Amino acid sequence: QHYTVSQSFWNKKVVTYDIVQYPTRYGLRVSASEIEIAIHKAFKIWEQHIELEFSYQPNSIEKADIEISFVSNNHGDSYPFDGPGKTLAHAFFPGSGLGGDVHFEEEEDWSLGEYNGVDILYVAVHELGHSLGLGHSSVYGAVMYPMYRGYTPNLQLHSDDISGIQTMYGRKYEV
Ligand SMILES: CC(C)C[C@H](CS(C)(=N)=N)C(=O)N[C@H]1Cc2cn(c3ccccc23)CCCCCCNC1=O
Ligand SMILES: [Zn+2]
Ligand SMILES: [Zn+2]
Repeated sequence: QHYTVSQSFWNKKVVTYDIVQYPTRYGLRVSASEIEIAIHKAFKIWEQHIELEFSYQPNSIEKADIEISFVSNNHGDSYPFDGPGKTLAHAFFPGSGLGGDVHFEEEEDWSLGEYNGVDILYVAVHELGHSLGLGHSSVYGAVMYPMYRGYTPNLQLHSDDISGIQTMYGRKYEV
């Protein structure tokens, strides 16, 4: 076992999410709909292993549990971004307010399903691991490994990621 688990996790059956700020940077290689596809897929990749449900609540009146935004530099939390490369995104462990939220650095060369650029699906799956309460894993093949490993065709969770998430949310039993 090489995964790490934070003290907090979602203590509810359904966790809501919304994309509250899309990138506005000029020359982006991914469209808003590709970003949505990647985000929905990232939730599905985690959802299939646990008894926790995710519900997409676009533009809902009340704040979603997990609010996803593309931001740059100083953006209102104590973790300003560092420009292209280096840190690609960050996310907050489960909780109210900022808890669970995911911030992607707008300045990255976001791509989807390509070897060049930064694959948004890979990064989204890693960040959602944090939003669900997982820390980093020392297993190189794990999604929760601290380094971005590049676009991975047919991206799947490593057994270490699955063990970690199931200690918090229980295993999903297909009927
Ligand atoms: C796992 C990610 C999806 C999310 C994590 C951030 S987090 C908070 N969510 N764990 C991340 O961005 N890790 C850096 C770590 C990192 C690698 N280097 C760095 C150089 C400077 C600063 C950071 C890094 C070496 C150069 C490569 C830089 C590009 C890739 N960056 C990374 O892999
Ligand atoms: Zn932030
Ligand atoms: Zn991380």
